[in-house]
Amino acid sequence: MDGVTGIKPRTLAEKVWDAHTVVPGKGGKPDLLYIDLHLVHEVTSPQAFEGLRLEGRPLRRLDLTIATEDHNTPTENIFSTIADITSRTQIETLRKNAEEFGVRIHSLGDAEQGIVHVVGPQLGLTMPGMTVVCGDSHTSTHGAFGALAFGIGTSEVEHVMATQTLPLAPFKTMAINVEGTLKSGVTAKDIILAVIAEIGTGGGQGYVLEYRGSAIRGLSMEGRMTICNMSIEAGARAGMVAPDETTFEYVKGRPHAPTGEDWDAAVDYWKTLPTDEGATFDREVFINADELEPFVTWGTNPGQGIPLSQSVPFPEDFGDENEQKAASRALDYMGLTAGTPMKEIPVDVVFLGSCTNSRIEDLRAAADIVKGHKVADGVRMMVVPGSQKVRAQAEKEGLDQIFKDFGADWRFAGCSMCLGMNPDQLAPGERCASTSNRNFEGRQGKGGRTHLVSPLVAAATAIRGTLASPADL
Ligand SMILES: CC(C)[C@H](C(=O)O)[C@@H](O)C(=O)O
Ligand code: SF4
Repeated sequence: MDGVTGIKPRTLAEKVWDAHTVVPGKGGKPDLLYIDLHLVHEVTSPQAFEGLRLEGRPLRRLDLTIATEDHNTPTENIFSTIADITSRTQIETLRKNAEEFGVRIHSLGDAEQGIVHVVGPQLGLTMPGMTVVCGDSHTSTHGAFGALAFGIGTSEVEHVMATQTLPLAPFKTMAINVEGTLKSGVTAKDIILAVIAEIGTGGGQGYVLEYRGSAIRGLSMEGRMTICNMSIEAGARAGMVAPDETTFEYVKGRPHAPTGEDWDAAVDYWKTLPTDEGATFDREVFINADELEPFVTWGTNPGQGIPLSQSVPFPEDFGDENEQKAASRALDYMGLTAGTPMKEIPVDVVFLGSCTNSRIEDLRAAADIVKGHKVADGVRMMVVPGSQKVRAQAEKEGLDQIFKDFGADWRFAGCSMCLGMNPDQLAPGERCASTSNRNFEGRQGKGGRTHLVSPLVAAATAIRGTLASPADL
């Protein structure tokens, strides 16, 4: 308790949680939380709509629900019939459901279509202090605004559609303090890969992470979204950054942002959200930003990452027997020999895209590196904007031409090669430097091998043909 006010200091996550508790859970039961924004896509919504239909229930808050097509969409020839039957059915089903229930939808070809986690913030639908859910694990992205944003399962999607609430079990809090200044060429992606390498893919289990410290404050909203996006790869329930002037600046003037007096009132409220002095976290982690280097994964989970300047690790370097086994399995799948310098690994494909790194800032950063160069012989590069809005903006700035002159493929918006649910896939054995968030076996296509990297490393790698950072050019 604070001796003066008598109010217990709270963290950002606790404040947002408390402000949304409709019915507190008694005796360890979950609290019932109000949900401010429900994002919907084609993969996890069909059974939820079907459930409503069977019970004859309407969707309760159409004004807080928005759908977009992203996972199963092709990124070229977008006006042709989708060849794959499963993908086509998913898209058609979402369209039919949206029409029947009256849900706002941004379909392929629409100026606002794109990856669900790019579209929400872009429209100003994602705002500080909100609760945001979607049947998608990377909903954590929206935490960058100081929102409490969770991925949910299909039965929970139905619950939110029917009631606009969700029962949620209590969480623990973890502060990830990143202090210092990033060196040139080191980005938000490198911070989060370093964090996951440090705490492990299960390290965040049961926690809501709050990213704090001078290095986080110094990031743009795009960078903060990249970091929060991958909270789930550390096993966390959500990741958040406290709202500040950078946040307000980003939200201001967007289609759904409040205006006039409402804006002033909103900002006044948002300013009360940052974690109180004296509030305690269940766990604290400290990362020195001054020492960070470009990071890259060598294995088959996002925690198997190292600085790009290092070599492929030896399984026996790991203390724990399970980790040793996991490392040798990963090396086997990845077709890598321990001791090989990471920078000597040649790639077949470079993928610049996904909800982790497909916003305008990512495209600008990569274009700046590849400008005036040619893609390395034998390397295929795909540039996939996160939304049609990002694509249009990039075209306005001439970035598309830079990528095309470089020899890259310039595509329409969607999840694309982030996961093998659409035509953009790796062939078996192909190796890819990818700006996405998951390097699981087969994630980008059966037998495909993924190295997670930042947009800067992706661009430099496309020029050199081997994993590289801009400093290596
Ligand atoms: C398809 C969807 C449910 C899935 C997720 O939840 O994250 C996808 O977006 C992913 O990135 O693997
Ligand atoms: S871009 Fe990748 S991580 Fe993001 S929602 Fe799509 S499939 Fe999931």
